[in-house]
Amino acid sequence: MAAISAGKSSVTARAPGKINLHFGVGPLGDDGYHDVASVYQAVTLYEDVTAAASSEFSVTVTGPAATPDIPLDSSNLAVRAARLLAEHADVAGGAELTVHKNVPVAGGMGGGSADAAAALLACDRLWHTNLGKAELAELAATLGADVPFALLGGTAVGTGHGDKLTPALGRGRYHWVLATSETGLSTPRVYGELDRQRSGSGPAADPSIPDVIMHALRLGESGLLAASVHNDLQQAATALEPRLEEVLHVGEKAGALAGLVSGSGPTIAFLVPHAEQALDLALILAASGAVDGVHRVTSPAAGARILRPHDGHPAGTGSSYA
Ligand SMILES: C[C@](O)(CO)[C@H](O)COP(=O)(O)OP(=O)(O)OC[C@H]1O[C@@H](n2ccc(N)nc2=O)[C@H](O)[C@@H]1O
Ligand SMILES: Nc1ncnc2c1ncn2[C@@H]1O[C@H](COP(=O)(O)OP(=O)(O)OP(=O)(O)O)[C@@H](O)[C@H]1O
Repeated sequence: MAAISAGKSSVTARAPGKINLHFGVGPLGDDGYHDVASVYQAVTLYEDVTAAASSEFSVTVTGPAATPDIPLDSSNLAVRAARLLAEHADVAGGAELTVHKNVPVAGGMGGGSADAAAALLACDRLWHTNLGKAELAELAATLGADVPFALLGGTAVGTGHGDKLTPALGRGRYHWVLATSETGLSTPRVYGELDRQRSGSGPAADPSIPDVIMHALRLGESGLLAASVHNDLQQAATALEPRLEEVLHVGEKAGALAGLVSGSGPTIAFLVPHAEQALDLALILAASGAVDGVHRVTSPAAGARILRPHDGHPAGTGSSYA
């Protein structure tokens, strides 16, 4: 068993939030999960997790998106990730984790998943367990469907529960305005609402990725991408949170190329052609009173990476997971 010497050494890792450019949901399986077909894209809204050597596991949550709802016990996704790695790699000791949150909690952007991915990577470096990409991805999948993508980043197709990933080639940088809500939506509740809406209409079709969206990504053409985005969970999310319809209406009226509920919502991602339109739209949405917050982001963003190794290398020179 590798022993950890308690001290001040620490590692910071960063992982991105995501949006689903296409999200197809198939039938509910016996394991309580749906078969999905997802086109993930990471966005430039990040979670930073610092892991410091300690004999115990603990977590503190800071940053603009921190809320009192986030559990600080062993159910916190960053703690679950660190404990899982320690168990898997036979590490004695723990980690003092600090999560700096920018991704809205229960916002459909995989914020908790990004915390888990960043915690895995930070602890892997802190403890010198040196798991390879494939082994880290396997651990990630046991923590949640979105966790492997938070490690990988960029653009990827996800099948199975969303955890079986194939990186996708594409060009272009996309500009988005994210309209956020202070009240989150529970992911299982949104899937449950979709099942309820579908009940009586026979078994759901197997989900697939339409060619048109992969074509749009290969061309890097935002107009074509706007015409191709789709989320099967959108109707369920708007049924549970009807004011999302109003937000979509405000954004589309203000000239967004497309408006899309992100994952299980309630965050709405608006695609715009350029950075200037993003600023205009952000101002209009903020002034509308229909949203609680706005963020301007671009995509795709890098996957989980080390920002600050504990061996004294300066920030920004960290290695990337992908
Ligand atoms: C909505 C998305 O964010 C889109 O990327 C994901 O599908 C959800 O990913 P996640 O939050 O990492 O999901 P998990 O933490 O693994 O699962 C939470 C719950 O969501 C539901 N769930 C999740 C993934 C999936 N393919 N089918 C499901 O039905 C299940 O009820 C599950 O118990
Ligand atoms: N580190 C964490 N950060 C945020 N929430 C956490 C964390 N650990 C556990 N949770 C719990 O997980 C729930 C979902 O959090 P999260 O912010 O990941 O939602 P989400 O972005 O909608 O998820 P997804 O898009 O992956 O479905 C929260 O309501 C909270 O109770």
